[in-house]
Amino acid sequence: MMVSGVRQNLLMLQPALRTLTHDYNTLKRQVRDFPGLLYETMREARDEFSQVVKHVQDTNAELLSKYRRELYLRKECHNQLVRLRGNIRVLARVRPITSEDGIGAGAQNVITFDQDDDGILHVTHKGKMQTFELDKVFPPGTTQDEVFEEVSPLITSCLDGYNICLLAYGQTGSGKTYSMEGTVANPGINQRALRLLLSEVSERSSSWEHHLSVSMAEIYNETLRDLLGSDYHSSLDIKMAPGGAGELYVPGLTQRSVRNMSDINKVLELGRRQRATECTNLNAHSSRSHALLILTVKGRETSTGICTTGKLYLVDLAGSERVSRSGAAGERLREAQCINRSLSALGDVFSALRSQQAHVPYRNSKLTYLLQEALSRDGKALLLLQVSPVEQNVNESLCSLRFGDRVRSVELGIPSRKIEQAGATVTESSESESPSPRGTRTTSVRKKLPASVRQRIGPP
Ligand SMILES: Nc1ncnc2c1ncn2[C@@H]1O[C@H](COP(=O)(O)OP(=O)(O)OP(=O)(O)O)[C@@H](O)[C@H]1O
Repeated sequence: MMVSGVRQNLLMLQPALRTLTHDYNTLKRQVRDFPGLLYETMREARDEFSQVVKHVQDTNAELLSKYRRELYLRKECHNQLVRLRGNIRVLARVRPITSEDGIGAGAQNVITFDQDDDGILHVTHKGKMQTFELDKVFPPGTTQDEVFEEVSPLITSCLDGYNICLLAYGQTGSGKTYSMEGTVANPGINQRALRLLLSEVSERSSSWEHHLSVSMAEIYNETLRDLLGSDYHSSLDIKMAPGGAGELYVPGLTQRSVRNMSDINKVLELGRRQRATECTNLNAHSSRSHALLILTVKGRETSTGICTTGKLYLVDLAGSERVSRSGAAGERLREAQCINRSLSALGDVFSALRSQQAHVPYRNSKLTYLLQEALSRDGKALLLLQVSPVEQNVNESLCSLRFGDRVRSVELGIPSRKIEQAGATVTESSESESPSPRGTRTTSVRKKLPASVRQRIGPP
């Protein structure tokens, strides 16, 4: 009885055992096949993922290229607008950190740039980032060559009879003199401009005769002095030229003809030496005075007899730091006040032009009075903001950039050049200028009137 019970149980357990064995074998197979399956699934997932990433990358690249194209078009449109407005451009050059900035926290960099837009500059101050938009920004690694390339079209336009000024603006030590004068091994805008003009003059010599002359002057404590003459100490005046054409001139300011590089180097060296001999501390003196290199280009087209006169003012301005920061007193305070006066007069001229006021206060300082022709409707101006990259100068850098922002919104109007035709002086608007500087133009002539009158009657 007992044995038959056990047999019965065994018979009942057999199917369960078979099921278990079958399950075990299935699991064993699955375990064996699992790595392969896992590998296959992972490969498929990876392929799918790669496809998605590639798709995103392609879309990104397309968007980036569209974005760059738009950026380029926007810049082109802006340049077009600037040309139509009458050409006032604001560039910024950020100098590298130097040993004079100190080490450690003192030399902390606060300026960053936009990889895709060379007109954007960011300043980080007290944890906040401020963005400025300019016509062009030169980061610290920019060479003298690259800076000059950007400004050279403006410089050559004085051969066509335009009055132009290029002003280097910024606090003491921000690199104004480096950009304008440069070093012997690596000259700045001044020497390069003269060299370029000479080579352009020689290129155009088959149809034009040009005469290039150079003056060097400085404005110190509202006194204008000649740097190339024999009497540095006499103060020069700015006067209206006889003839009622509204032109300004400086009686007694030496003009030296230059025909080649040797002449240029001699003149620049003479001006530098004159300045150095007349002051005990050239660096301190140069920070507090405006240095001007003035080029006058007279041209005559041999076939038509048309004459042009263009003037180029290259100005290394005095340091723009505020009086409060300089901690000045006595003579230093007077100097600082004079600098502030002329720089704020410059700001006032730009704001009067911006708000299209009938009266532009050119006469409030020697500097603005002298630059009147280049800063008026007939002229072209370029402001080169020099910016220090370090935290300790951030307030001055912000002031300079805000000044540049205000200047950038100025509309000078459409520039015109002065030409003489059949004995009469006329102005020719660049509205009708062909893209090539040497191309033929349709002349829209109007009688030469004093700048103030032309301003009131509006653009030609
Ligand atoms: N782009 C640059 N690359 C290398 N060094 C530079 C650059 N810009 C300025 N420096 C250096 O920084 C220092 C100050 O420059 P710089 O004398 O030109 O300033 P500044 O604005 O003319 O000052 P100041 O108003 O006192 O005349 C100099 O030693 C100069 O060589």
